[in-house]
Amino acid sequence: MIFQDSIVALSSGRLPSGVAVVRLSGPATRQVLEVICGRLPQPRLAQFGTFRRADGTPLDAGLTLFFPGPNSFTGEDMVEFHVHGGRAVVAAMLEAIVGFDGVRHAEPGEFTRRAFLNGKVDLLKAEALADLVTAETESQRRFALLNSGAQSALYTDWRQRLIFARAMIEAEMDFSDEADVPGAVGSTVWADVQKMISEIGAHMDGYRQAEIIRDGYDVVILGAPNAGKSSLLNALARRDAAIVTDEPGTTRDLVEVVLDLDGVKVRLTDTAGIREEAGRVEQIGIDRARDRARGADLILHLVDLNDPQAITGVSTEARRLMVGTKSDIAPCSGLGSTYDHIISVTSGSGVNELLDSIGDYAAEAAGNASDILPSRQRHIELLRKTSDFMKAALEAPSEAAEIKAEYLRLAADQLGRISGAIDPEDLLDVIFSQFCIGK
Ligand SMILES: Nc1nc2c(ncn2[C@@H]2O[C@H](COP(=O)(O)OP(=O)(O)OP(=O)(O)O)[C@@H](O)[C@H]2O)c(=O)[nH]1
Ligand SMILES: [K+]
Ligand SMILES: [Mg+2]
Repeated sequence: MIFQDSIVALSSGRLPSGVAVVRLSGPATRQVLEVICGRLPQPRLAQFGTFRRADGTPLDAGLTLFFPGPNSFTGEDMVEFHVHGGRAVVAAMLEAIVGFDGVRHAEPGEFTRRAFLNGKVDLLKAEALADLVTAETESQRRFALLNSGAQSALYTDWRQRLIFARAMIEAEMDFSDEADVPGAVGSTVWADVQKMISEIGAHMDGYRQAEIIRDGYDVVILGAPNAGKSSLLNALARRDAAIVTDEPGTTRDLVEVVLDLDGVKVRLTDTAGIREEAGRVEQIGIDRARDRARGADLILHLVDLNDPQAITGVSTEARRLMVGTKSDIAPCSGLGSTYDHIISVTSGSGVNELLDSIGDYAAEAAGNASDILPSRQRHIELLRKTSDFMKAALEAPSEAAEIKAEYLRLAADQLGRISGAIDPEDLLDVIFSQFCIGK
């Protein structure tokens, strides 16, 4: 695909920085290079020199990397200017480049969008690149890196098997008059379709795991007023994120902190203490606490050992850890099996053990780093359709071979939509607008 306009952006991070990378892609690249560098640099070799405006005044000095199309990220002529990462330097460089005919600032994700439209990456790879750029934890990084190829390969394999299955069914239809075509072809094909349905099902089950890697393992602290919930949140976050006082009912809103536990993102939420006779504002906080518990992965249920009180109205399928608090002033020890953990935020006793437990559960939920997972809701929706069409193909009566073949075609098309091989247009804006500028 040939674009008329060229796009430029700062592709490296926040300024000021040691070095900043300004990226330009499109048909104006060569002309811009001839003016700014004085000549066309050798392809793919870093070249040092002075950057100049059209009137000869210097802008900066630095490295140039020229990638002639189609062997570039976007498939177009591209250049990277490595300039000093000062705000004024970058601003002057961008202004000089945008001054050329046909050059404009890039939209978010526009480089990757061009790469996709030029067949350099499929949509899955583009999404994985976006995930890699935004990865904050080790597990997010590994997940994005793995997904950039493995997910595509998995869907391509299923799609090819579906296309093959359909070809076999159609061939069988064509030769069905001839007596010596064995029905065995059909039965192997349908056995494979059945097998793929379970493979797709198992793959879709991994979505929760992908969500945990991306959005974090969701831990909610619950308990009666004054159980020590906010104190624990602050201790685990190592900062005063929530207000602590000796007054019951201090916390009303949800207070969330994000932790990185051994490379897994964990979201920890403090809530209002749950009790029956609450005032109006406090009651809203309590409703929020109960709501929040519903979607959690893990509940830390805190109970003041000196004043144990039940909490009501919490319904959740989450794993629950019973945590006895304020052990430093508790009258007795040896509390039996009521509690999974006994802690004191004041003395620090038991807090690290609790944190280790949370980390273990989070790591377990985030799963194996080598699992290939669906990474977007969009993938799940299309995989579900794929599987539904496959089931319809299986269930159609065997006399209706044409209908069965058509369902297989529809199933293969749904898989093609995930990678963007089929009908990508309506998705592009949604997908690429989530990227950052310069990517
Ligand atoms: N001795 C002792 N006091 C604690 C400990 N943890 C919390 N406290 C005290 O208990 C009181 C209540 O603590 P918070 O952390 O505000 O309790 P909370 O559960 O968030 O209370 P609400 O937000 O009102 O529901 C404060 O005075 C804390 O200093 C502890 O481990 N030992
Ligand atoms: K309190
Ligand atoms: Mg509190």
